Amino acid sequence: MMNKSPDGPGPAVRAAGLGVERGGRQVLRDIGFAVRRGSVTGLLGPSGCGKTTLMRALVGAQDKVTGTLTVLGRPAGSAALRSRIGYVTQAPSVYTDLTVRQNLDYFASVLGIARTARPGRVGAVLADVDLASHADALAGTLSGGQLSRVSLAVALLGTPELLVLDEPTVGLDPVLRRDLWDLFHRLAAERGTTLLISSHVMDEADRCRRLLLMRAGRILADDTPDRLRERTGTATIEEAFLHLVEADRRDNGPENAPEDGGTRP
Ligand SMILES: Nc1ncnc2c1ncn2[C@@H]1O[C@H](COP(=O)(O)OP(=O)(O)OP(=O)(O)O)[C@@H](O)[C@H]1O
Repeated sequence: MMNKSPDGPGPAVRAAGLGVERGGRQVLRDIGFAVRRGSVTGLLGPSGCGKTTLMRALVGAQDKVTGTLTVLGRPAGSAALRSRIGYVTQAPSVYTDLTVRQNLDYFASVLGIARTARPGRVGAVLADVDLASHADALAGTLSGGQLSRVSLAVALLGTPELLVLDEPTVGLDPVLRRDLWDLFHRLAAERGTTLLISSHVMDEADRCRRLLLMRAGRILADDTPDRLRERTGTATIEEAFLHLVEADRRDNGPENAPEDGGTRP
C-alpha cells in the first residue's frame, strides 16, 4: 500500500536556516536542505558532526531549534506528525524481559492498532525485518543486530510515511547490512516511504539516492553520489568528502564550529 499524504506533494522534509543549541554550544548552524518524498537519503558525516541532533530536531525531540523545519508539510514536532514518523535511535528501545512478539504487540497497542488487527500487523513487520523465526525469543537473549531489527520492526508497525533511522546498520555483518538496505529500498519503492538514514560509514553512501554530507554542524553537500564524485573529481564518496572538508577548511578555517569532544550529560 502506498503512503498517501494529506499534505500534498511537497518535500518530505525541508530545512532552512536551521540551528540547534546544545549544552550552551551551537551544534547545528544554518542547515538547509530538502528531502524528496519516497526517496532514500543518507546523512553522512564523522562522529559528533550533528547527525543525531538533526534527526532529533526532525522528529520533534530536540530543544532550542531555530529556523524553519517542515516535516510532511507541518512544522517539526507537531502532534499530528507523531503517528506519521518512525524514529529508530542508536540504542534499541525494547523490553528485554518480553519476547519479540510481546514487545511488538505492546507497541502496537500503544499505537492504537485494534486488537484483532495486531497479530497480522506484528507478523508483517516481523517478516519485513526477517525475524519471524525469533518471534518467541526473549528480547534480552538476542544479539545486538537482532535487537536493532526489533526496534526497526517497532518503527514499521504504524506504517510511517517518514522513517528516520540513526545508524541502523552499525555493528551488523555484511549480509545483514545488505538485507536491511534492500528492505529500505523496498519500503521506498513499494510503499512510498521516505527514509533518512544516518551513517558514518562512507561505503554505505552508494546505496542512497541522495546524500547529505555533514561536518561540524553544517551541511557540506547535498547531492547524488555520482554527482558528488563527478564534481570533486574523486573515485569514492570518502575521497569526495575529504575533498569537500579541505575546501571547507580553506573557505571557513578549521575552527568554524565545534568538532566532537563535547561531553554528553
Ligand atoms: N546531551 C548533549 N548535551 C550537550 N551536547 C551534546 C549532547 N549530545 C550531543 N552533544 C554534542 O552535540 C554535537 C553533535 O552530536 P550528535 O550526537 O548529534 O553527533 P553525531 O554526528 O550523531 O555523532 P555520532 O555519529 O557519534 O552519533 C557534538 O558536539 C556532541 O558533543
